[in-house]
Amino acid sequence: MEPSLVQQRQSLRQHIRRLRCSLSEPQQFAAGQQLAEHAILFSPIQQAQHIALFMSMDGEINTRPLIARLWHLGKSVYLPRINPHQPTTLLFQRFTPQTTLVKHRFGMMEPEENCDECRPFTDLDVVIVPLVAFDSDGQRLGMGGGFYDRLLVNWQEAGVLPIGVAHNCQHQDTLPIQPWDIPLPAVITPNKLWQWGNKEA
Ligand SMILES: Nc1nc2c(c(=O)[nH]1)N(C=O)[C@@H](CNc1ccc(C(=O)N[C@@H](CCC(=O)O)C(=O)O)cc1)CN2
Ligand SMILES: Nc1ncnc2c1ncn2[C@@H]1O[C@H](COP(=O)(O)OP(=O)(O)OP(=O)(O)O)[C@@H](O)[C@H]1O
Repeated sequence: MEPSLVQQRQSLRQHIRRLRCSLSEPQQFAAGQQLAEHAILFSPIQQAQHIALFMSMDGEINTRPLIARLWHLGKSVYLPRINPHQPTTLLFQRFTPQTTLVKHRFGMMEPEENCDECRPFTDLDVVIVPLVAFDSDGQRLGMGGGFYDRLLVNWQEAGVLPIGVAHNCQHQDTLPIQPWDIPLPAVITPNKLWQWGNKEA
């Protein structure tokens, strides 16, 4: 019998999480640097002031070099926190060199809670989106929490541009998708800028 869609997505997640974790230290380092160099030349990022990123874990492409460049350019950077009062949703909290980070039980580093520093999603300009896999149509598979699919439901109306970031090895020709999956208008990898649909982006 054919594996179900849920099983296919789960085994693909496992496969690609292993692949990205198996990159060597020098490969990871170079990928993070190349990502930062490409990202700061992309005009929606150049024009943005309020940019959400995420702290990499589990072999995700290293976002630290990009964060450092954005700080240097005077941009305001935010990180996601799982909303403790509504744990299916994300909050975005300001991240500066002075921010204390704490480890969430899911493994990622989050800013220590300070709601005065939170910015509503609709007031962000760009959200850099983590992903496990993306395909040639801009479809994305995440860690399985549905956090970004829920967040990005109305990104066009909200005027927030989501941009995926990934290692080259996270690309697949086609992903098994579900009706709630939100495709991305752009993905940046160390050697390519992928763009779909909106020609202004
Ligand atoms: N770096 C980073 N931060 C992020 C995300 C992400 O994908 N990457 N998220 C993107 O949504 C949100 C967190 N979502 C997550 C969803 C699942 C797991 C995870 O590892 N699940 C484990 C089981 C965890 C447990 O229950 O103990 C697993 O699947 O092995 C982690 C984060 C917000 N922050
Ligand atoms: N817009 C939505 N509203 C309500 N539930 C949703 C929505 N989008 C996804 N979900 C739920 O979230 C769960 C996980 O979804 P999915 O497997 O697509 O996550 P993912 O894309 O891998 O994760 P993420 O978006 O956090 O990176 C599913 O059970 C799905 O029903």
